[in-house]
Amino acid sequence: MLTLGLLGTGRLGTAIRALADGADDVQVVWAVGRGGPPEDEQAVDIAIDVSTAAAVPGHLRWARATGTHLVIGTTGWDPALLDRGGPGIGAGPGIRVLTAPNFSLGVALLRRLAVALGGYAARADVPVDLAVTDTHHRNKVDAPSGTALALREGLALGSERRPEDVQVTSLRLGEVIGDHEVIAASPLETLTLRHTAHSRDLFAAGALTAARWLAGRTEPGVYTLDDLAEDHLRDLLDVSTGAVPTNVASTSDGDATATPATTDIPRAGASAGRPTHAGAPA
Ligand SMILES: NC(=O)C1=CN([C@@H]2O[C@H](COP(=O)(O)OP(=O)(O)OC[C@H]3O[C@@H](n4cnc5c(N)ncnc54)[C@H](O)[C@@H]3O)[C@@H](O)[C@H]2O)C=CC1
Ligand SMILES: O=C(O)C1=N[C@H](C(=O)O)C[C@H](O)C1
Repeated sequence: MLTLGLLGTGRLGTAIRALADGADDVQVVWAVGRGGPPEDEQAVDIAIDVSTAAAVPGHLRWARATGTHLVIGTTGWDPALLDRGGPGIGAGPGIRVLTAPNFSLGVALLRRLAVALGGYAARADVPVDLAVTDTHHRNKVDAPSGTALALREGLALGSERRPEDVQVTSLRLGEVIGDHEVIAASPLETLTLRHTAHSRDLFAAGALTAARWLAGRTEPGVYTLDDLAEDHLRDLLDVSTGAVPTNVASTSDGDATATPATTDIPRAGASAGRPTHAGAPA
């Protein structure tokens, strides 16, 4: 049984607790809100921080002092906190920290697609504008969202531009759970990639996956959800187009002979055709 402590009992903390209560391999031993990290609570295998940016430095100090491994889903805090020797607190000694501005594997895939889209923009012979949009509920305190910042980094990485050269807009509307777009627009075409979260259970399930994954590591240090996602997503962008080379046809005895090329015909499920390397994940 994996024992968990929850730092944060708001919207996401409540969703994580509900999901954990229904799982038979994890147990939430304690959950704390504004009161801060527990002083005399029972030790847990992993603490999950889903609180507020201002609380993260204290939670990191507490994790270090108590030797508790930490999953941080909270957004809006300064990642320099994790720099060893900097103004920060570092991960160690001996603890593992996983940071994830978004616990959805779909968003991890979207970030990789953002890198590819940035690469596509870099190769264009027309000017391409790059942008990210984030739309969330009216009570979200940070803007842009942590996810939007990560997607901006992805576009910047792929296009070899500075993050500041990628536009970001944030809307805070009603009860929207989380919506992100990654956009590349030229005078000739616009590509829009979009992720929409339909339920906070998406993030809650991802938080538990992250906790299980971090519990399975042995090396102290800082991990991100991209490390976890690597196993799931590694080969996804290394895909066959399914296009049949149309200048090659089989003769009745099985030999391939050249025929005049016309157009490539997409063949669903076919493994023929050269793999397309659409972009390398960071
Ligand atoms: N990584 C992910 O997939 C997701 C991350 N988030 C992030 O998680 C965080 C929490 O989001 P929500 O639950 O929607 O917020 P919320 O406002 O509903 O809950 C925040 C919680 O933090 C606690 N808190 C406030 N000040 C504190 C302090 N000084 N010390 C300790 N705890 C304190 C509050 O008591 C409350 O329990 C935000 O940063 C949000 O951006 C939200 C959804 C998904
Ligand atoms: O505060 C939220 O709600 C969310 N925050 C995360 C972020 O800032 O990226 C992730 C998700 O979109 C929901």
